[in-house]
Amino acid sequence: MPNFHAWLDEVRPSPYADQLSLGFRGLRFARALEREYRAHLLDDSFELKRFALSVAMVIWLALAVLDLLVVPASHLAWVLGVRFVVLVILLVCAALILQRRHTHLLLPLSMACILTLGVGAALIVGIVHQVDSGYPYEGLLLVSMAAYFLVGLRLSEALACSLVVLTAYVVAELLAGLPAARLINNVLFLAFGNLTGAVGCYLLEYKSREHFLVSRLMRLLAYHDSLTGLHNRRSFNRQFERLWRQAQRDGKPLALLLCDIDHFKAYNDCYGHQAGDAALQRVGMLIEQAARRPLDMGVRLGGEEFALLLFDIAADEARQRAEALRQSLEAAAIAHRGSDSAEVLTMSIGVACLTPGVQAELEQLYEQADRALYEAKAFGRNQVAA
Ligand SMILES: Nc1nc2c(ncn2[C@@H]2O[C@H](COP(=O)(O)OP(=O)(O)OP(=O)(O)O)[C@@H](O)[C@H]2O)c(=O)[nH]1
Repeated sequence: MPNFHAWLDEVRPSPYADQLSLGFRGLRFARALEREYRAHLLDDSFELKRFALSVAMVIWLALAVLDLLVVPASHLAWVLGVRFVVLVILLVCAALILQRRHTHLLLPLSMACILTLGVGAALIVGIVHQVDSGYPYEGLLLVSMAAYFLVGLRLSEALACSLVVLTAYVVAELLAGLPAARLINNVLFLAFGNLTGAVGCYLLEYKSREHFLVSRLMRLLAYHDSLTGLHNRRSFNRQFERLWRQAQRDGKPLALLLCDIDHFKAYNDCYGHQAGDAALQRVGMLIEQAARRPLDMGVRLGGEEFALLLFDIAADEARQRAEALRQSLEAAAIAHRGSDSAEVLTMSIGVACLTPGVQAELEQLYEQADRALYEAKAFGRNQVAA
């Protein structure tokens, strides 16, 4: 993956970038990321599972019709009996999978389908080979290919299923008394087929993991500010509306703190743009620390403008949080000789708090906070207005 290394160094550290740098030749991520990937895979492969189930049932029924033509009458009832039992198990699994209610069962159910088909097919081959060794056994490879490519299994899971199917086949042939030379020939054919499938599955899973990491990283980059790591305006707009709807549903208030660094142009002029960037990063950290509850959101709206969105908070407490934030920047004591409101870097904060309802619109919250910020600036900066 050398093409990624060129730009990974330029993005902020994130678990996705870290994993891309580390590599994953063993098809395994760090623990938390692995959990996230597996959940994503289950979700992503749902349509594939649906398609695979339909195809499997059609093929299974078509083969049952063929059996009527090629299986000797003495063994037909057994063969059709196995086909029927497998079909019933498939139908039960399909019903549970398609309900999509029991997410934690999706993987075991998919593996159960593969194993049922594989062991059932092995059993049928063993039964017919007792009287006719020419009955095709190659269909077992179709089951393995489905495990590798059609049900969204990871390589280790597909390999485990295919090994069980191969073992079931060997046992069935031994019971049927297939000559050793034929058995070795057949097992080698199935093993090489499996090897081909496993290599393809490895490459596909590798690409799927790479795509997962890159797309998550892209999403992260698209919604975060590269200098401070805070959410950016795009992310804010999305979350603002989402939280507003949730607040509306729950009847909870939402508070918006609009923060603007005072005399930042003068700071840049006095200390240079790089020092300005470092100061913005410091402010970003303070905002991040202030957004401490899960639904809180720290944002860099652009330039030296930041926002803090707080869910389910009373107006008084929102004002206190704003005051604490203002004080935290003052306490950071970043010298600012170009400011005429303090000797250190400071910020002004406008606070608005609203419970969504018929009378209250989302734009109102932003407008109120913006008006309050304007007042904080007009009344001398380095203060909170509500
Ligand atoms: N270093 C640095 N400066 C930035 C960045 N983005 C915007 N700025 C600067 O921030 C300054 C904002 O200046 P103004 O909008 O005039 O605001 P101000 O000087 O803080 O004045 P008041 O807000 O009225 O106190 C401009 O000089 C921008 O160049 C950035 O990413 N890095």
